[in-house]
Amino acid sequence: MSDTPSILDRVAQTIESRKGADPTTSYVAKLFAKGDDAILKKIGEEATETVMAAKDARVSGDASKVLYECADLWFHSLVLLARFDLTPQQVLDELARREGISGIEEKAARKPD
Ligand SMILES: N=c1c2ncn([C@@H]3O[C@H](COP(=O)(O)OP(=O)(O)OP(=O)(O)O)[C@@H](O)[C@H]3O)c2ncn1[C@@H]1O[C@H](COP(=O)(O)O)[C@@H](O)[C@H]1O
Repeated sequence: MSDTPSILDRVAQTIESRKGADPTTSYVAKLFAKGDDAILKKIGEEATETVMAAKDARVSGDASKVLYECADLWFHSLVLLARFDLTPQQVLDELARREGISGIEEKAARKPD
């Protein structure tokens, strides 16, 4: 594994540094200052915008807006992770843990509630 921080790590570090920063000069500090509901609202908005971009791309054949909207969604997800003192590496570790486990098999092996 590389010792160079990935863009996810670097943005997460910047987000962390915005906790308690001046909301008039930092978008992330402004989101933190507004509170949890503002962060959750942005996640919902960006998820919806991603869905709409994908629907448009099916018609237009231009998927560039899907990229931009996914970047917005990932960025706001990083803000949410930071809110709970979680890191992108923890999400990557969870994906690594799941690697090779078929979703179909995993679901079938679940114990009934
Ligand atoms: N990656 C991003 C990033 N992506 C999107 N955004 C902002 O997210 C906001 C929401 O996007 P929208 O398109 O929904 O804009 P909007 O409809 O005007 O949204 P609202 O103002 O209503 O929330 C916009 O202000 C974008 O500029 C981001 N703001 C910051 N970052 C990263 O976070 C770092 C810290 O940012 P600051 O805290 O502002 O210094 C930056 O250096 C970047 O690395």
